Amino acid sequence: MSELMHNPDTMAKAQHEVREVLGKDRGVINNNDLSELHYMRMVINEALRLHPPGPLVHRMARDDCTLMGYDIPKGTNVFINVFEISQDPRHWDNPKEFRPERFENNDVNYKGTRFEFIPFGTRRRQCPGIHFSSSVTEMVLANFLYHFEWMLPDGDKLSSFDMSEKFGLTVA
Ligand code: HEM
Repeated sequence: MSELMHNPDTMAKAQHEVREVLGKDRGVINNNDLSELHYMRMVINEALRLHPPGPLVHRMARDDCTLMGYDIPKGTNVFINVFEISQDPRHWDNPKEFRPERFENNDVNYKGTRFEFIPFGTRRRQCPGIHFSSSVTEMVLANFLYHFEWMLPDGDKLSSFDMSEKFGLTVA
């Protein structure tokens, strides 16, 4: 929602899609209503790319190995920096920009096979909550966009909107 407030065109496009696809006078939007909300899904992807809630994925080296010239002994704890990878200019154009359209017409997704985008991790220790949380996020965002107009409280300016992040086990 914070990124949508900062990007009114994106907000308008996502809201238009939700309202157009779901039609008039709907009550609570549920899981069965979500399949055609393609742009909204791109918005969620882009939010997870720029603000992965779990910024570090943890592994342990099972064998001695050499990676990019570094010797990594068996048993070493390795932290994979999801946050940096998803903003790496080698993989993303203008990585700091919130631009959901970058997910249009390609197969980049968070299922764990595209290592440039792994907000839920990958392979055997991938987040088991992936389907639950995608489904809840989509439902909540669809209801927010369908039913409400979003604006800052009187007098507040977008420039004073604090987007700083607090790093930890999860990012607030
Ligand atoms: C947007 C929401 C969520 C994000 C971005 C997220 C992200 C992650 C990430 C990055 C990992 C590490 C994966 C890896 O090591 O490859 C993880 C692990 C895990 N997540 Fe989530 N998660 C989310 C929601 C949930 C929910 C809703 C649940 C439970 C209902 C959950 C349960 C777990 C558990 C149990 C693990 C540890 C899996 C293991 O080590 O085998 N997560 N999550």
